[in-house]
Amino acid sequence: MFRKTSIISTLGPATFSYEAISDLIDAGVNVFRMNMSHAQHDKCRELVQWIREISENKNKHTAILFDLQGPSIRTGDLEAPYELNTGDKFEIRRQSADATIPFSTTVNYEGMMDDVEAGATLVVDNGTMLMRIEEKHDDRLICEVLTPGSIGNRRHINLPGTRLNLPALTEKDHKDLALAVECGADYIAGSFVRDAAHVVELRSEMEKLGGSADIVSKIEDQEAIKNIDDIILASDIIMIARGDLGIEVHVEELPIIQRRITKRCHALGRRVIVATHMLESMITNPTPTRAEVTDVSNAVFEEADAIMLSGETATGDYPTRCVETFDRIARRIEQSGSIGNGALAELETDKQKVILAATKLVDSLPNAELVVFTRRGVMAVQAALLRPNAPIHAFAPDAATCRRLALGRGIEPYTLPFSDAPIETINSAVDYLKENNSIKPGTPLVVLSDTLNKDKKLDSILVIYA
Ligand SMILES: Nc1ncnc2c1ncn2[C@@H]1O[C@H](COP(=O)(O)OP(=O)(O)O)[C@@H](O)[C@H]1O
Ligand SMILES: C=C(OP(=O)(O)O)C(=O)O
Repeated sequence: MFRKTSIISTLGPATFSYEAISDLIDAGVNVFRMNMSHAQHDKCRELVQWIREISENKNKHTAILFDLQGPSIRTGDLEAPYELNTGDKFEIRRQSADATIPFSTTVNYEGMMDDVEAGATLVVDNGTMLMRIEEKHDDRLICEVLTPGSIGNRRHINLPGTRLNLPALTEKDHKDLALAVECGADYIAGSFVRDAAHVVELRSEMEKLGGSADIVSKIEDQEAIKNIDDIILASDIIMIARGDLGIEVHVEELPIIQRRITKRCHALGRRVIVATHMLESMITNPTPTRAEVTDVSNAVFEEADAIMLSGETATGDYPTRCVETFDRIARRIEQSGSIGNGALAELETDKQKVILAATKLVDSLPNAELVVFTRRGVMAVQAALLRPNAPIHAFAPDAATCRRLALGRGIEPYTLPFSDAPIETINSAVDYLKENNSIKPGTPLVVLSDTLNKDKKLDSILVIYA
């Protein structure tokens, strides 16, 4: 049986090769993430071409997620990392200003000096360092280092509780969005999404450029949590971006927030990703800590659609082992049962209720599996959101739809041309599954389809035996 939980892997210098990408796909990656805070455009173009080529050769539907930087503050590039000690002075300056002290870096947000006050605490690099602003000038801030650490390129700065006057989509985001559309991104993520309007703007800008990716909203601060239902409804997928979220809220709230958001996603019918620090120690170690294994297990138990690797595969020493570790934990936990959030789904349409009936039927027949025919992917995603125990084999006529199903719990996507005679399509699908050893002969199959009548779509449920 295939793994239900999808695996997302961030690409970075540790995995910028044809072989590394091929190994990651073999180990089980379903979606590759380009973090646009770091990625160069030409590099992205090359990586996308490699991913498409390798996936096609392996007959896999590996998808690509472009993660926009959004309204966040990042330090500039340095020739070499600074090693900072407690009490050192650190300067953060506008691009146009010259350094006035030895430890100095630029910042991507010119308005930062206007938004902050002296005395405020800065959290640098997802919480690895703290600094206090001592002096505020028009073009620079002088900070005192409160906790020692190393600072490299494009480190993230958080100002918990401070609202930045950055737009939802920055100039950089617009350029990166155009690249994402040019590259045929399957998913596009907005960072620091604060309200539904942000999601609507991102989707409409993407559509103006001709894109049709699924929109992922990254939940990273208190304001997003306040507006969570509206954001979920405006999005296709939610990412619980725990790196920033864990700084913007008290860290002990994080597990509660994670559980609440996954439940709301299940209730409102949207997919959900749990991200960041899942196997952080494996950046330098070949095995995970027990706490990390338990954290990954928890996300799988909570029925996340996907779990994500960031630094672990972007800069870590053991990228493939991290994916193998995710794979092993996910498969084991999926066998042992899960939270049962499918029951929370709030269903409104007749179509949703037909899908519910099919998921109940398939789980009531011993060893049965679900086969879904889906043109845009909606039917398969909705079936997955009801979290049946049975695996979902989803057939779609085009590869782009299959890639948008790569991120969905319990879905295995396949391309198949749909014939005018629906029964022929069903027979070809079953033959394909048997030939590929995806199902055993005789397996009961619950077939969910809307292809039964050419002129008029009819939602139907059939039971057949492979
Ligand atoms: N495309 C890239 N080019 C260079 N370095 C990258 C790239 N993507 C990621 N990285 C590196 O991997 C680290 C971890 O990735 P990620 O967690 O996505 O970034 P961050 O925590 O900075 O948002 C980054 O801090 C950066 O140093
Ligand atoms: C996924 C996250 O975003 P980024 O890596 O862009 O900081 C996060 O903050 O958890």
